[in-house]
Amino acid sequence: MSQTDIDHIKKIYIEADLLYSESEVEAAINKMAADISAALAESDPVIFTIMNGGLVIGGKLLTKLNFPLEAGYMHATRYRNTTSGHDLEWKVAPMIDFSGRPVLIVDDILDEGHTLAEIISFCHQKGASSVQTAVLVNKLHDRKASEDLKADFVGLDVEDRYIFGYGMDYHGYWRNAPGIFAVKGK
Ligand SMILES: O=P(O)(O)OC[C@H]1O[C@H](OP(=O)(O)OP(=O)(O)O)[C@H](O)[C@@H]1O
Ligand SMILES: Nc1nc2[nH]cnc2c(=O)[nH]1
Repeated sequence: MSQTDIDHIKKIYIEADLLYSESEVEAAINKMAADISAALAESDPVIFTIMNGGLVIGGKLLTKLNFPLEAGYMHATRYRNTTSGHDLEWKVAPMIDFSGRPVLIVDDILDEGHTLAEIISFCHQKGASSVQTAVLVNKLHDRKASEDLKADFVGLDVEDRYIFGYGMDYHGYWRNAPGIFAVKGK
């Protein structure tokens, strides 16, 4: 990246609005972990993180789930480091056989939900006994892929703006931002 581009990336962070501080996000993750544990501790689930955005929430959740489970990942992308969605592109299919077992999908954000809807349907097709979903943030608007599309476990609701931090990127950057931020003017 050129210096001008890096300067733009730095400016995005400096000018962004902080929606949730690190401590607020961590409290929400603790609550998600408690709810997931109460629901899944006895069911020998397979937990798949959706890369890349799920990287932070997947890792943060896993060590708080103190029961037997297998963990893996799938990589699918719809935004491809841009700020608008396209068709879902599969990059890496899951490597753990989950047929006959409960599956929990973990992702950073439920926006329009095309990504989660496609992954849920893929897991059912491959024989999961049940499919549940956990997202760090749910974006509030009326453009969901279907009216009844909701995640089973949600950390925080966010307004209808372009969000980054805690795994969520702005043009590939700031997945490492320690809080949940909205891009100025977007
Ligand atoms: O609800 P939707 O409108 O389908 O959008 C949500 C998806 O978008 C992001 O992934 P992205 O395609 O940007 O890839 P990434 O995980 O590599 O950032 C995010 O991680 C979700 O998977
Ligand atoms: N980083 C990021 N990824 C998304 N994917 C779908 N919506 C968003 C968003 O608001 N931010």
